[in-house]
Amino acid sequence: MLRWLTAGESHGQALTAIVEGLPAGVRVTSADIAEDLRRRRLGHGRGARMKFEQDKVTILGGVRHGVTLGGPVAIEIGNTEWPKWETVMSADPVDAGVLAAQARNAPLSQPRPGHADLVGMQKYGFDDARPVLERASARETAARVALGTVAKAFLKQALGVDVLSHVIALGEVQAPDGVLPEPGDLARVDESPVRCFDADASAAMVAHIDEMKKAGDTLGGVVEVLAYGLPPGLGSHVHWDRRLDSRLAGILMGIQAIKGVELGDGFTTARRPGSRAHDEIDGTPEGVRRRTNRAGGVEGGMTTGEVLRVRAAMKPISTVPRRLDTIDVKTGEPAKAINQRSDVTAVPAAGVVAEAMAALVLADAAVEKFGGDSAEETARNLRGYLSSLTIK
Ligand SMILES: Cc1cc2nc3c(=O)[nH]c(=O)nc-3n(C[C@H](O)[C@H](O)[C@H](O)COP(=O)(O)O)c2cc1C
Ligand SMILES: C=C(O[C@@H]1CC(C(=O)O)=C[C@@H](OP(=O)(O)O)[C@H]1O)C(=O)O
Repeated sequence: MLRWLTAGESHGQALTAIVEGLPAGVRVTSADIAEDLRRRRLGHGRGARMKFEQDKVTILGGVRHGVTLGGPVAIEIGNTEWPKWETVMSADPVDAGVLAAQARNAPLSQPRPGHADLVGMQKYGFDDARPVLERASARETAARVALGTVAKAFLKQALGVDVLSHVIALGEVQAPDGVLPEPGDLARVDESPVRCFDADASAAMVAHIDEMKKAGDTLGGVVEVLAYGLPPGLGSHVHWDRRLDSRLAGILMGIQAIKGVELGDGFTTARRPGSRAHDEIDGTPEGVRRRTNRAGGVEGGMTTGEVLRVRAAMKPISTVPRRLDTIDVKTGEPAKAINQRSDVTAVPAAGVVAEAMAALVLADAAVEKFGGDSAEETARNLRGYLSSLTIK
């Protein structure tokens, strides 16, 4: 079983991430993690902070000379903006006079619609949104992406599995359906300013973002995660919480601003008759094959061996420059939500986060099915399983 945790605040000293349960022998370096973090920072429509916030990666434990040791892997991502926030976000008590002199520390009493601010203040008993928003912020996804790098390295090395993502809708611009990037296409996806594989759709998405930026508005969209090379049988039909689809949906919904998840053709399948909804089966000289992959590579909560396709829908960025209506909780009077800076959209970054989250679930399911204290042992167990399949 894999376990993972993150800690840290958006403007705190650092984010910390730990993953426990991965085998020894997985090759991963801080440069690999830094590269995925770089991918997460990019994307047309990202705000000012992504231009100056660098992610300072340190692997604190679990890896020696670029290889995992089998114990918990601990990763720190330093916030380079920390010096400006050292007083406001200090873990230790700060003199009230010193705090009062900090403009950044002024209580945020006007909760921003679409954020955790209002309900978080109610639930935790704060009259300031700062203690809520610092942890609710998607800055935390940097820590998740770092964990995903380790999971992806394990999946690639032990199972030959590639996990990637791309943007299929940004606001009202939709990429053409059906053309899927393959592992070799990832560099091309990443080259698109919106991580969209289709060049025309990519250009239209960029224009749409520019238009919304001018209008002082924000956008959401849809990302798709693909995993190539999965064996049949990860996950299980026997209990709801062992189903791979349930685990994928849960982890993707756990990303800030994700409001919908679908496996394969998902919601479209619901509108089709059964004769056009499922994947018919053929016997071929190479073995059993499904004619289509409408299910997105999961049937009965288990991987089928087809390409895994899972989509996540992101709501538009909540901090809308046009400033949405709210109230001041101190006075109860109407107010406008603050907007100092914000992303116009972060859908391309959300794809990188979704890829990392899906990789953690797949790595967990792989460890559960194949075990192994070393990546080599996992690979050997996979080979034994594949060669012993009675239906190939
Ligand atoms: C990668 C990423 C970047 C984000 N950047 C911003 C941002 O700059 N401004 C903003 O208001 N929301 C941003 N969000 C979304 C908020 O974090 C999210 O709307 C908020 O936490 C509430 O969403 P929830 O209701 O799903 O928790 C971002 C989300 C992600 C995944
Ligand atoms: C810092 C990141 O994203 C942040 C996520 C975020 C939010 O509300 O979720 C709001 C913005 O932060 P700030 O309010 O400080 O400008 C984004 O920049 C990041 O992704 O690394």
